[in-house]
Amino acid sequence: MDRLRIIGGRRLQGAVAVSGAKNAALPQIAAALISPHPVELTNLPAVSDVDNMLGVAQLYGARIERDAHATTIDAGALVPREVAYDTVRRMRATVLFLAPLLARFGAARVSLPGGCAIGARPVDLHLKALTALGAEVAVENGVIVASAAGELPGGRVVLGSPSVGATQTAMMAATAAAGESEIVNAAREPEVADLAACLVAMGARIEGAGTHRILVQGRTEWRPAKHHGIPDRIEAGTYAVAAAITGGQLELTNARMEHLAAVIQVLETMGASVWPSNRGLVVTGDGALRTADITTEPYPGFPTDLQAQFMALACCAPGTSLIRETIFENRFMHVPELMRLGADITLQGTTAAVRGGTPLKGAQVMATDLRASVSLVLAALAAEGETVINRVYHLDRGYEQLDRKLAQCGAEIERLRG
Ligand SMILES: CC(=O)N[C@H]1[C@@H](OP(=O)(O)OP(=O)(O)OC[C@H]2O[C@@H](n3ccc(=O)[nH]c3=O)[C@H](O)[C@@H]2O)O[C@H](CO)[C@@H](O)[C@@H]1O
Ligand SMILES: C=C(OP(=O)(O)O)C(=O)O
Repeated sequence: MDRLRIIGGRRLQGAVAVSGAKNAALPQIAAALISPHPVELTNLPAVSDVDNMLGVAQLYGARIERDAHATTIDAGALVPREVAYDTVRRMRATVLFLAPLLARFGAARVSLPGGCAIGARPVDLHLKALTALGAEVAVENGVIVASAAGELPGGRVVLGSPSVGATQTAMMAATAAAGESEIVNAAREPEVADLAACLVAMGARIEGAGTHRILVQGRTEWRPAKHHGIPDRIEAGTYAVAAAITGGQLELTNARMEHLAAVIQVLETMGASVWPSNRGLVVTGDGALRTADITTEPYPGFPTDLQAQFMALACCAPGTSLIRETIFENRFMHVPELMRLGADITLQGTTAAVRGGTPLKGAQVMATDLRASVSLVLAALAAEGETVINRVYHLDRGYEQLDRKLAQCGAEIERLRG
């Protein structure tokens, strides 16, 4: 298993190219299976989650062609099979194949995705959404079984909470329904709007994606499509913390300010400066960090996927920062590992009190999930001496060439193979 060795204390300086968003790419790969025509996706990040999602699409019979620039998914000859649990359990996003398969075949069987380190992550809202659109849904021996007698009629989906994945499931299923559908209390994340843009390019009629209320006209006439995915706002936010925590300056090319408003507000509260550039945005840290109180919320609030990274930053800000996690019940796996580096953190329920300002010191630490792992990388960049991070495969799920991008800006970082 690969490890990362980091010598902390280097000021980062330079430009980082932000890759395409993993969380936009995964639903779009699933969505390509709705249509019998080819879908060309560009700006897919080169990360293992994307490889695995494409692998599952292939198991369903999709033909995939990839070059350095584009990935074309041709689901013309899709087969209605069930993919083995062992293949789908590792990735939560595989549940997003359910709606496209149901739309395509009128029936689908998809294994429940596994729980993971950050919480139980049930899929009840996905199933309720499909039921509201007229599907019969049951869970049998760990497999979701969905079917429709003929066409799905469509209908009104009222989400109890604005789940990103359930909004995407509802939107995809509704494109193939007979009538008009409405999704109320929809998630407003940019990745939902980007999935809608991809589906619209494929022929769908969707209005309101990115707002609380989405309208979808059914009976889509699918056509060949091309779609360029949005940049990864979580990767951008991660490198913004890298600049702030090392007192450096990074230009984040491709990053979009409008996707990062809540994040930029916290960065500025903590003492970093952020301004737009021709190619994206620039983040500068002057070394004098301040505390912040952060609460994770659905978009446009502060994203849970940046909570761990900002906790690393708070460890370096003298005083007490309070960090409250409201999206996932168990997303504090990074806390004990940050404490190995000398961080002073107390956890009480869903709130972490971080008393920052005592210099961090390098140590051996363990990556536990994607964002927890990257928070350790950020803390290691600021720590005195050497940190070795074990189980780096978690990072490879969602960060394209993290070690190379950081090294190019002056980080002393090395991947130890094996
Ligand atoms: C591939 C992808 O895009 N992943 C992102 C997506 O995950 P994902 O789409 O899984 O996240 P959701 O928005 O669905 O989950 C939010 C909350 O709702 C709960 N829930 C969700 C569905 C459901 O049927 N029942 C239920 O109770 C979850 O357990 C969680 O507590 O949005 C999350 C919240 O921004 C991000 O952290 C993930 O990185
Ligand atoms: C939790 C994440 O991803 P997933 O939903 O794919 O597990 C993430 O990207 O931080």
